Amino acid sequence: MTTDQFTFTVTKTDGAARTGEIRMPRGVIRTPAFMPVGTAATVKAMYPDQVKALGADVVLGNTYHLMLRPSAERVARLGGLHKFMNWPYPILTDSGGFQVMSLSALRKIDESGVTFQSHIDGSTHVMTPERSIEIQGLLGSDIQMQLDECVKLPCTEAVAEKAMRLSLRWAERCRVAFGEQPGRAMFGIVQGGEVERLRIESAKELANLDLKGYAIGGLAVGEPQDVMLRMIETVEPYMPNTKPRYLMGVGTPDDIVESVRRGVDMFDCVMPTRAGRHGLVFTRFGRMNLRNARFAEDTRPLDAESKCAASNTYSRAYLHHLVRSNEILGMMLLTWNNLAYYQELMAGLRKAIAEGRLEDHIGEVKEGWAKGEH
Ligand SMILES: N#Cc1ccc(CCNc2nc3cc4nc(N)[nH]c(=O)c4cc3[nH]2)cc1
Repeated sequence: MTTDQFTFTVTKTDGAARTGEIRMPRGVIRTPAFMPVGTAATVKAMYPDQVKALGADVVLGNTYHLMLRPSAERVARLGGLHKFMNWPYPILTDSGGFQVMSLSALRKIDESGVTFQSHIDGSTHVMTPERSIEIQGLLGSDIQMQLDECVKLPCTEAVAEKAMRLSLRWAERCRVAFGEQPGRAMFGIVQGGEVERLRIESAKELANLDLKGYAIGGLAVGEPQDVMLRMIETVEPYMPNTKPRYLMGVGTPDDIVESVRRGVDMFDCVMPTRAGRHGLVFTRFGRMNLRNARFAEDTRPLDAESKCAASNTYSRAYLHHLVRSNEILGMMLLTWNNLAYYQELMAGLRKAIAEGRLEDHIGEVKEGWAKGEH
């Protein structure tokens, strides 16, 4: 009897929130987990061992970017994505559909897949569910996302229904194409726009496919936070509670806290890394824009009590100078601070759930943000 090499165990619950562990050959993912985004085989401005040292157990890669450059076949010839980027731990890859719709020019979507032009050189590419899974397999991805259609919000019910049903048919095609890859998983993606009955049908149909995990897609596409949270509340009861739930593209610290509260286990977002490169920092005291002149002679570090050197060593005045001067070190230090804060946030949430005090902890975290400048 082969032991399953990809398992998820819920270790503690506190209301709808849970702690858990996803175990696979390349390592363990402690949930709730935040996945730093490593789109083009790098978490921008970070060394891989720095990302690991911050507590990240898994990073996200993008099929869309890597298929265009350097190509999945080249990454495979070079030993796979883990070896290529020197990240031997778990990697989750998005399937490419969302990136096509948000990045590429001329594109056409039909039953067979998505045809699009590369945003890099204008070359034409066809992405079918089968090709997306093939690319993710060539990359050596540990958690492969189905190809799906994510509609822009707001949209009509008819548009949301058409995309949700297409995504369900693509989920089945991805499941067949994925086949048996011991130690790896393929996750389905719940769609349905803002239409509760569509969201529920999508979750139920995907649950019947008995996949290893399920994402909530089609959110963090410009809708207000209350709409996003209502969609999570709508689908959560229909998502198998023994499988990981992954909310794609989310989000701010507040989005993450409110979603963990509602039973989400995994997150990814470019926010901490992209914002860091633009001078925006996340701390226990809320966010600060270090371009602001008020920091020009502020001798305090970002957070003296943080374990992260970027947060506890450099003065805000110096960081302000680096940002204003558009210095590379500024991008490095603020990215480092932000990812450290996001991982500290996740570790705090995991601890609070394990101790059965999530609500109190959330109150303390939000009080810190509200207090702002200390
Ligand atoms: N800074 C910054 C910043 C930039 C963009 C965003 C929104 C990201 N939202 C988002 N990513 C997604 C990826 C997705 N991938 C797939 N395959 N399907 C989705 O429905 C999907 C939905 C998403 N929603 C959030 C923060």
